Amino acid sequence: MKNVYVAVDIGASSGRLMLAECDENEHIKLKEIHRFKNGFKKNDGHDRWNIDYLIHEILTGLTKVKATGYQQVYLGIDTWAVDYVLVGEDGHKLADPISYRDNRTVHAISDLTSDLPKNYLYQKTGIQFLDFNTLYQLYEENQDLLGKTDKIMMIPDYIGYVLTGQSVTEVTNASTTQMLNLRAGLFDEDLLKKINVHDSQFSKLVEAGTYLGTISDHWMKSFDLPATKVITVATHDTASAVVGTPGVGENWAFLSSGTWSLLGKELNTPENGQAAFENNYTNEWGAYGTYRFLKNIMGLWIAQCIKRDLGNCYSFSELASMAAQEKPFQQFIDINDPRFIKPFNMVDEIQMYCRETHQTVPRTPSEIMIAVYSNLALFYANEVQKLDQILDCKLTTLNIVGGGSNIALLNQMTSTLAKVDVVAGPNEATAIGNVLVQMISTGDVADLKVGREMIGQSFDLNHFVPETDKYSGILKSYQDFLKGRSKELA
Ligand SMILES: Nc1ncnc2c1ncn2[C@@H]1O[C@H](COP(=O)(O)OP(=O)(O)OP(=O)(O)O)[C@@H](O)[C@H]1O
Ligand SMILES: C[C@H](O)[C@H](O)[C@@H](O)C(=O)CO
Ligand SMILES: [Mg+2]
Repeated sequence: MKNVYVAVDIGASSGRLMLAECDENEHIKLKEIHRFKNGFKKNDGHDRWNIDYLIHEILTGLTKVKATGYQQVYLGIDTWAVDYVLVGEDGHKLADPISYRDNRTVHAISDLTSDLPKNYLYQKTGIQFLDFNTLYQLYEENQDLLGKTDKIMMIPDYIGYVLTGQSVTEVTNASTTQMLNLRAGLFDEDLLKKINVHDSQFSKLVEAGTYLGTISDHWMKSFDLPATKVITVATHDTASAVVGTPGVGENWAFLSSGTWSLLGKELNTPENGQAAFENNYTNEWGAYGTYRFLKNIMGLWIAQCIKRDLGNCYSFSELASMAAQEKPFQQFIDINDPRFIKPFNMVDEIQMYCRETHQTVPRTPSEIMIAVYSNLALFYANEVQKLDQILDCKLTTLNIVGGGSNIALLNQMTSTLAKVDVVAGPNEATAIGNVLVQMISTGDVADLKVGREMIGQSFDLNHFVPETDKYSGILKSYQDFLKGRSKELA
C-alpha cells in the first residue's frame, strides 16, 4: 500500500494541512485538507500566538484526513522561525509564546552587543542581525519564567512534543536563534551564558528527516485520527520552502515570497565573510547539510496590513489586478525600513514616508499597491545584484515560490529589473518541501535532487523573462535613493 503524507505548514498569516501521495508516474499529488488563519494578539502585556488553537486546528485537520478514508499517514510540521515556548518541569507550557513582532526586543541588539562585537557574533553564527532573533528574545525574557523553564522549544518542536510526547530541537529552525556555533554545530556556550540559559534547557539537536514518534494515545482517544507517524522535517518553514523549490536554472537563487520575502541561494558551505556581514546576509541551516544564504525582506506582510487597513474589502488577487492598472515606480520606498515592521496603520505609514521624502503620495488602493509591488521588485533586484557580488557569481534564474509567486505583475517586474529569468511556483512549496523530506526519510524518494525533478514535473511553473530596455536606469536611481536614506538616518 502506498504511503500517504501530511504536511502541517503554519506561516505567520495562515496554516494548512496538505495531503500528498505519489502517483504511478512518480508525480506528487497535493490536496489541501484544512486551512486556518494564524496571527498574534495582545495578551498579558505582549503580542502572543495562540498555540493551543493551532494544535486544535491540526487535530481538526487530521480528523478530516481520517474522514476522507486514510487509516495511516506520515506527518511533518513546519512553522515560522525564531519564536519558542517555555516548558516547565511538569511538561506543560509556562505561557503562550510571544510573537517576534512584539516590541520587547527593540533595543536588544544594541544592549547585548555593547560588550560583544557584532562581527565577532557574526563570525560565530553567520546569522543576520534581526532584533527578534531568539537570542535577543531570551535576553529580554522574563527571568523568573526562564528560571522555571525545563525546556525551551521552538514552535514546531513544541507542537511535535505536544502531539507525540517526544522533544527534539531541529537544526534548520535552531539556526534562526543566532545561538548555534557554525564551526561546532552546537549551541554556543558563551552565548548561552550571556542570556542565562543552560544547554540542558534545549532538547537534543536533530537533522531534518529524523523520525519523532507516533501521536500519543491521549489524542487518539480524544479525536478520530488516522494512525500517524511524525517525522521531524525541515521545521523552519523557509527551510521547507527551499527544499520544495524546483531549482530551475543553471545558476538559480530562491525567493520564498509570503509574509516575509526570503531571497537567497542554497550553499554547501556557509558564507560569513565581511561582505556578507556588511550586507546582513544570513546562513540559516538547511536540510541535508546545506546552508540557506539569504536575507529577510519585509515582504507581503505589507500587503497583508494594507488589506486589513482597507477593511478587508478586497482579496489579494483583486488588489494585484488593481495595481496592474497603475503606473509603477512613482515613488521610492525602503521597504526594509523598521517602521514597516508593525505600524499602527500601514497605509498611513506608507503615505507619511512618501510625504517625509518629498515624493508623490499614493492615495487610492491601486496607487498604494503598485507602490508596494514596485518597491518590492526594486528591492529584490538590488539584492540579486548583491548576491552576485558577495558570492562572486552570475545568477541566471530566480525561483519564486510561496503565495507571492501568484503575482504575475511582481514576477515580471522582478525579472526585468534584476535581468534574470523568473520561474514562479509552486505556491505551496513549503508544504511540498515538508512532504519531500518525509518521502526521502521513508525511502519513497531517493534524494533531494530526484525530489526537485519530481516537483518540476508535478506542478505548473510560470516563466518570465526580462523585458529588455524597459525601466532602464530605474534600479540605479533606487540604489542612489537607498544610499541617500541610509546617510540621512545614520
Ligand atoms: N492570487 C494572489 N494575488 C496576490 N497576492 C497573493 C495571491 N495569493 C497569495 N498572495 C500573497 O501571498 C501571501 C501569502 O503567502 P503564503 O501563503 O506563502 O504565506 P503564509 O504561508 O500564509 O505565511 P508565511 O509567509 O508566514 O509562511 C498573501 O499575504 C498575499 O499577499
Ligand atoms: C521571523 C523569521 O525571520 C520568519 O519566520 C521567516 O524566517 C519566515 O520563516 C517567514 O515565513
Ligand atoms: Mg508559508
